Amino acid sequence: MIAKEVGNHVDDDGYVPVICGLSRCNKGDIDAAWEGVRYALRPRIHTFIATSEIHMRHKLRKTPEEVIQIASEMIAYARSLGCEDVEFSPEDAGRSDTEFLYRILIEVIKAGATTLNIPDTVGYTLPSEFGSLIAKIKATTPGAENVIISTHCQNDLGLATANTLAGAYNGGRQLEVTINGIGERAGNASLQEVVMAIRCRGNEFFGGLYTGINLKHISVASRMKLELKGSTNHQCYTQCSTKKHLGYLVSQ
Ligand SMILES: CC(=O)SCCNC(=O)CCNC(=O)[C@H](O)C(C)(C)COP(=O)(O)OP(=O)(O)OC[C@H]1O[C@@H](n2cnc3c(N)ncnc32)[C@H](O)[C@@H]1OP(=O)(O)O
Repeated sequence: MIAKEVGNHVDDDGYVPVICGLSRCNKGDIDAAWEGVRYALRPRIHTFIATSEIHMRHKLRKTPEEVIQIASEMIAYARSLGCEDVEFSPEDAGRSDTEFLYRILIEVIKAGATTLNIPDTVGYTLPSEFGSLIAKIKATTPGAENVIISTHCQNDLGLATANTLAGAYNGGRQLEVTINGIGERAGNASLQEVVMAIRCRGNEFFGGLYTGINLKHISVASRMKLELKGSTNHQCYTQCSTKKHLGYLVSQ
């Protein structure tokens, strides 16, 4: 319904929203995601698999070579369904070995990925570190000049907005954020903080970067989210609910 209704809406200025389905790197998830988004004018499949040593060993129980193979094959599979817009996330990139990260990113670009999303899945990196990672991926990954580099930052250390802005400063051109910073554990980067930082300092520090977000809608969206979901507790280490803590363990 979202794909058919929202995904077929053309704004007065011609803008059409991308409708995206998230899936693990397996055929069943990708098929389900495609079925969900295929009726949109601009459908996208976003597929992810973990690349940090701790996740590959203990969660996936797969070798790095197997992970590269699975990611490449599943991106090619998503493209083979007719989806021309495929996003790939190396989950837990913030704690991944950078040489391995570059290798898998090269392979997924070859397989047909069009957006490379770099998640700091457990909110571990510092802004200088995350910014430098984005800059290096952009500068040294063959094929990166033809794809969009994206950021996805969690707020466990209270740095999600700072890391997202560091990513934008270093060439990230898709910034994954959430209204009011809602998200697992301490949340994700906050849409309003990131949008306003770019709005206020974009000319000085981001080479004229802008977002295209209509600022009038931010308060309405924020209030709507509060009404539907209630307030969000962003104090990860001191006030996590059991559910959030469980989520933290799953991600770890
Ligand atoms: C931007 C981002 O980073 S978004 C990503 C956020 N991360 C998530 O949402 C993680 C979601 N995934 C999970 O939590 C777990 O995989 C679950 C809960 C869905 C499934 O857990 P379980 O049922 O315990 O399955 P388990 O973890 O044992 O994995 C089952 C199989 O799927 C594989 N698998 C797990 N994750 C992935 C993945 N992302 N891609 C491909 N295969 C995967 C495992 O390696 C395992 O393979 P095997 O059958 O060959 O051994």
